[in-house]
Amino acid sequence: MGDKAIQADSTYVVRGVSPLGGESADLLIRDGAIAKVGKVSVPKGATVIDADGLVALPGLVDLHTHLREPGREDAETIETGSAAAAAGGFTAVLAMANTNPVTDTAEAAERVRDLGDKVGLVDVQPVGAVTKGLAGEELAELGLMARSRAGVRVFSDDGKCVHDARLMRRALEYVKAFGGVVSQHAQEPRLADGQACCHEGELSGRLGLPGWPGVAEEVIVARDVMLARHTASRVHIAHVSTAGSVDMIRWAKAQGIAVTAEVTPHHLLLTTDLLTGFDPVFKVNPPLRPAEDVEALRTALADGTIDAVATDHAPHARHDKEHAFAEAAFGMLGLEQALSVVTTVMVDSGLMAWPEVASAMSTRPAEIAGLTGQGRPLAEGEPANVVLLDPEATVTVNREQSQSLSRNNPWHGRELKGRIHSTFLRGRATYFDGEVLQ
Ligand SMILES: NC(=O)N[C@@H](CC(=O)O)C(=O)O
Ligand SMILES: [Zn+2]
Ligand SMILES: [Zn+2]
Repeated sequence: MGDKAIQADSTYVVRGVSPLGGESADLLIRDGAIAKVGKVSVPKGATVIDADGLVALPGLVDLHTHLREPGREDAETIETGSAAAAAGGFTAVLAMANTNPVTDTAEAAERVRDLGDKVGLVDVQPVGAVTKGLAGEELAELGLMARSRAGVRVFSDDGKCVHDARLMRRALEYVKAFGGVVSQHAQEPRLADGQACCHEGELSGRLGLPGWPGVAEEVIVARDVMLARHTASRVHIAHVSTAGSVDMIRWAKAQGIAVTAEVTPHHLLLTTDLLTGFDPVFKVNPPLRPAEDVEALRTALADGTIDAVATDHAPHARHDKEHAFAEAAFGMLGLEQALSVVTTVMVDSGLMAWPEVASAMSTRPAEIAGLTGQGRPLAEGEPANVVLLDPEATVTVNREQSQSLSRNNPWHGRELKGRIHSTFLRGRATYFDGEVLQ
């Protein structure tokens, strides 16, 4: 690296990097593709990146991002959310449908996708709503969204549970026709209503906060894996938070049921006792759980029962988040620290090796979402979607140093292992050494 700022568009020689944590090699990135892996002689005009000690992973794919545009551009926009994603090592994000208006038509989905393309920092793939307006009453235009230019494959009412079993069944039957998947926010509203905001237990009683029991998630997971079996269709469980859900998913997979699941970085590390300070930054749906659940989630991610890490990046403006705990909005930021949290919790602890991280944060999410150009191996001829990470560097998270428009960062002040060095989207540097390259 020279003192000169890096060019976004160049031919790159990534010198002495460790692909998936393996033996060091050079990567030649040219014309959007990985042109060579091995010993590379520097072509004329190429930019050389000294990557000694860095790990290369395929660009990360987030199955669960809230970008807030359209409707809440005071909290995040497609542009700022894309920048946060690039800074976090992502090359694709699935943009959740709970915007205003809701992404429940082909036109709305195409608009999100087009705005993402215009920004060009990550592939922004819209998630389509399962029901019109997320109202849980009538199926949205699933087929039209699937056949549109946006090519929607993932459908979710996230933020809300598709709690009507008959609608869920219909949705599963419908998406099967085009290889789609329904991503379920598992929350039985009769067991955990909109006020429920703290894991139900001794602590919720002591703090006087409405309880959100694990069983409210587990009954929906149990129901939906049976519906997936009955319809022979695919269900995906968003933000799994309990050991009981893990047991159900493990059982369902053993039966050959087409269920996949994701866990968030925060559910892998943070526990419910953080709520004793009543800091609304820790208010999230589903809520933070006790250590036993966290332990079960780590084990399930390591053994593949949980397929993917997904951020559930949920930016909120100050005036929605900075309230008394019970009134504050649900959700926390996730894109910029996800890989560092996984490095800290899963890799440094010896629970996972880099190839498994590549699977959980890139390959599997790309497969689940049907994104064919993402989550590819770091091999010759593949699109150059790459993240370089310094696994030994320690970062102290500062919420003010964020690409996001919002500041509800639960990692603020924490030391995490693993620093993103750079991100490449089809050969173009989107993030390099602390800078997003627009
Ligand atoms: N996770 C959250 O607490 N909030 C999400 C909605 C959701 O993921 O359920 C949001 O949109 O803010
Ligand atoms: Zn949700
Ligand atoms: Zn969400």
